[in-house]
Amino acid sequence: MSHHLLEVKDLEYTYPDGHQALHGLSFRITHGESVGIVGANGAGKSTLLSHFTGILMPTAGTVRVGDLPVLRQTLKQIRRTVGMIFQNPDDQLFMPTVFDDVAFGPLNMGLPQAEIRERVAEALQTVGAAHLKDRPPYKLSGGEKRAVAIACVLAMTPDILVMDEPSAALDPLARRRLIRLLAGFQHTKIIATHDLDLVLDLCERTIVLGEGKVIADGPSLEIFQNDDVMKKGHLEKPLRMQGCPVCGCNESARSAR
Ligand SMILES: Nc1ncnc2c1ncn2[C@@H]1O[C@H](COP(=O)(O)OP(=O)(O)OP(=O)(O)O)[C@@H](O)[C@H]1O
Repeated sequence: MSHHLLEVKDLEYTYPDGHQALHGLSFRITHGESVGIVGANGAGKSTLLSHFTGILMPTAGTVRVGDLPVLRQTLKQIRRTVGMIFQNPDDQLFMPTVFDDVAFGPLNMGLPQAEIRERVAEALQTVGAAHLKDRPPYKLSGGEKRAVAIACVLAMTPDILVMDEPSAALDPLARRRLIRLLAGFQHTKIIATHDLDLVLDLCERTIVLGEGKVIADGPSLEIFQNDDVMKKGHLEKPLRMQGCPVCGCNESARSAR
């Protein structure tokens, strides 16, 4: 299962305008782990995630997926293993119909037509979007677009699922549905988000970023209970760990455990 491993070593990244966004990050995510990447605006979450599929290449340090370093020469293999769901679904949807968008990846993998149709149907079914298959993606609602963007990645059957702000712009019901869907994905999940309640639901481990560095890395509940780390990361506890505004009791925090 080595292809499910992701290792980041001394990673530094400086944007072309000279802004250094990542300052020597190191961690290792192993098979089947579910990891939340959290931190204030500008902490470096999206920059970090962009290195997992080689959208950005390190200025220094390395990123490895299993036995493969992320390099231009290995991108094809890396992108079969790591599926990335972008912050904005519009970055992922560009074909005339939902079917074509979800079929795009499997088609590029050179799969036979029958298998492509099967994968598309299954992925759309999984995200509850089978009824959208003939619709043009640009006419869908934000939540529908997000579901289709997830289906595009699932159709590639990745071993590692990487998501940037998956719950942004979702109504409460769609957010709940997304959490249920992601909970059912058995492989490795890496989720960058400001939604710490979602992290509590899905991720046993959390990495806190601050100014392009790892501030903390450990069990999610321990991190969220650590006032020093939360303050340093400019974070607020998940809603259900905050005391009741009426009587101050912390019943929901206990049920989070
Ligand atoms: N294209 C770019 N050129 C120069 N600097 C950039 C670029 N994109 C991001 N940055 C800077 O890099 C730093 C990290 O940005 P990044 O988008 O990774 O943060 P983030 O944690 O994902 O933030 P958010 O929570 O707001 O999405 C920020 O200081 C940001 O201003």
